[in-house]
Amino acid sequence: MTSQEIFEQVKKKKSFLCVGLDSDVNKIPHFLYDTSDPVFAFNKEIIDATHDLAVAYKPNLAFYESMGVSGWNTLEKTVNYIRYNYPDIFIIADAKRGDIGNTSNLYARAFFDAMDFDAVTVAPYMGEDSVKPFLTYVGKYVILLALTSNKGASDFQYMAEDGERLFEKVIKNSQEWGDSENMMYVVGATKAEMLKDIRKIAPKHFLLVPGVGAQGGSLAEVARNGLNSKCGLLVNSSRGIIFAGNGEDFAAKAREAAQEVQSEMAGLLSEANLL
Ligand SMILES: O=C(O)c1cc(=O)[nH]c(=O)n1[C@@H]1O[C@H](COP(=O)(O)O)[C@@H](O)[C@H]1O
Repeated sequence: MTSQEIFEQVKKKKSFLCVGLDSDVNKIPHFLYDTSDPVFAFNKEIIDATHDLAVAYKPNLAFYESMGVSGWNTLEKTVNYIRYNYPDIFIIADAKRGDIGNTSNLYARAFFDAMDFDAVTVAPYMGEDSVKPFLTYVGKYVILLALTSNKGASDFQYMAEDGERLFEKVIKNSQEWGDSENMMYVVGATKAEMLKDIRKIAPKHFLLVPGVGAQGGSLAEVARNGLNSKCGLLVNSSRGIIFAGNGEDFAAKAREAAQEVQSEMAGLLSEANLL
């Protein structure tokens, strides 16, 4: 998928929402336990209820891997369900991978060949040869962790040398490996004040911004500091949407929560003259 195709979807839906499918089997409504694949049944209803409000879905691998083989099966069914029914939607494997070259090669194959994801989150710590294997797939994206939303982000990511912080170095140096058609960066919504600086060094790239909703980041601040001329933002909310309700009407509640975010996004896009 090209960045222009993502932007077309943003304009059509007036949204840059990514719904995080952090579908914790212990948190989904218990009546779904009667079905053969409860997490898939949950995901399917959430997707059907939100697909016109979201431009991307992001299953977080931990919630699937923790269920063993059946979790992988659920993940694959979820990706295929989105791809077949809603082909415009961008699908992110939140896997936070990265290893020596030959291993990264096989991680790339797992997410881009064996499964049909559009993007995978990758940790930059092991450097260029650990990231490059993911960049050889045309139309697919590496989403490199730059400035994360969690408290521990301050342990390493702000460390500075010659006035340049580590997350800035990650963004600058990695632009020699790929471009805005195969790389994006993660920037936490809880670090929204940094987005202005980040836009100076990555004006064109899409940024995946998790941390609104349950983690308390401000969508308005993210948008005002981070939108570029082709939107350039995918803002993720997981628990705040998928667990908005826990009864028979959980999907309708998720839709209401997504609608609330989408209508704020529509206002922010129009304020930025992007619609
Ligand atoms: O890579 C990510 O998506 C990610 C990076 C980051 O810095 N912070 C962060 O919260 N995430 C992910 O984004 C999702 C946030 O979920 P909620 O806090 O429930 O909206 C989780 O799947 C996290 O793993």
